[in-house]
Amino acid sequence: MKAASLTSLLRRSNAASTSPCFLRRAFSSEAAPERKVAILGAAGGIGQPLSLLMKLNPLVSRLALYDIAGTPGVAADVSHINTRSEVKGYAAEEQLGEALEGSDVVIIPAGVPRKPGMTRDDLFKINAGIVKSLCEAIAKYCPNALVNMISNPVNSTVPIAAEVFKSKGVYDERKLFGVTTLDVVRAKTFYAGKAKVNVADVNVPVIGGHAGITILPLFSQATPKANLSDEDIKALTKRTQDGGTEVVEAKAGKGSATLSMAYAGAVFADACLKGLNGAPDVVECSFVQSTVTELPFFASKVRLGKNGLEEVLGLGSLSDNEKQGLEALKPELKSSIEKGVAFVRSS
Ligand SMILES: NC(=O)C1=CN([C@@H]2O[C@H](COP(=O)(O)OP(=O)(O)OC[C@H]3O[C@@H](n4cnc5c(N)ncnc54)[C@H](O)[C@@H]3O)[C@@H](O)[C@H]2O)C=CC1
Ligand SMILES: O=C([O-])CC(=O)C(=O)O
Repeated sequence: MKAASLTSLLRRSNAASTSPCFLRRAFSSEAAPERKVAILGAAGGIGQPLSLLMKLNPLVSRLALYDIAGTPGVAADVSHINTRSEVKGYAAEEQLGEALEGSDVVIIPAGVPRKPGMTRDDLFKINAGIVKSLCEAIAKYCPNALVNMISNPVNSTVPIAAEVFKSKGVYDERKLFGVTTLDVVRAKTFYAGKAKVNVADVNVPVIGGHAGITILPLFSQATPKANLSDEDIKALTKRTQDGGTEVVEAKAGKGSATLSMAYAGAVFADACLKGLNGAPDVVECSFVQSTVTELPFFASKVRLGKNGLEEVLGLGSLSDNEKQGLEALKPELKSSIEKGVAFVRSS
């Protein structure tokens, strides 16, 4: 596939929230401002295809690829692609500061993935420490960057990042995002298949968090409308909640979703860049600091703008099953958030 057709694919994925007139301007590299994006964990299963997709994004002018292993090869490879951004690889911890300095957006897919039989929470032991040390570096070298947290368990790693930034006096809730876009990508795909509608036209908000039942797709708000039975909606909900596990089991010990996650991460980072550049009506779902429920962090639709998070949008009206799902997810989400907070406060 030619680079041009992949970038047009990224373009189309966001077309719902942007006017065609804006798109013509935003995707002309001459008009786009300088933007640096850093990827931490760039040589991993997600990191590599995500690096490729961000290299294809004309809104990026500098791309910093950081990993503790394997970065030189990935950076050399990606750097040969004839698109706008200048690519640099950073391989050792002492180079992390340079990788981060001047970044507008930092994407974090660093950490271990699941194997069959594990929950996302089982990754906490290893990934909490990785995320904490990376966020300490972000606080030091690019405290104003938008942070896109991919590393699991997202329900805990986002609170970890918030606590680290608070402890360093640089926390700004408008700059921290848990990436839940893959849940939306899955909900759209599964809904389009069942409703037999064009997937490019589909919108489905997904709220809550990013693990099991904390993932709550709102199919009652899905568009275009379709006359699906309660049984169909239940099955779609379960498949969306178990989407990660479906991939983990299919990969049979060789990791979790990487390609679809790279796509989802690229879509969300692109939305962040569009918002920073002043595009109107950039709306995505994300796990952010929130007051839409009693929980301090929650995923819902958010509006992105020049300062990052401009507005956390409400949940809209929920079906009875969705209302039950919302109440059911709260205890697990609450304890995952508290676990992340406690990890930083006790260390
Ligand atoms: N938010 C979401 O929807 C999703 C999140 N994930 C999560 O993303 C994470 C990464 O998954 P994969 O890429 O498949 O794993 P992977 O093991 O293939 O890659 C992880 C990369 O992180 C690097 N790394 C480890 N410690 C690091 C550090 N301190 N600094 C920089 N890099 C470091 C490793 O060297 C490796 O290259 C996992 O925690 C996984 O659960 C995966 C899919 C979806
Ligand atoms: O399931 C996993 O471990 C990876 C993940 O978060 C996803 O694919 O949604």
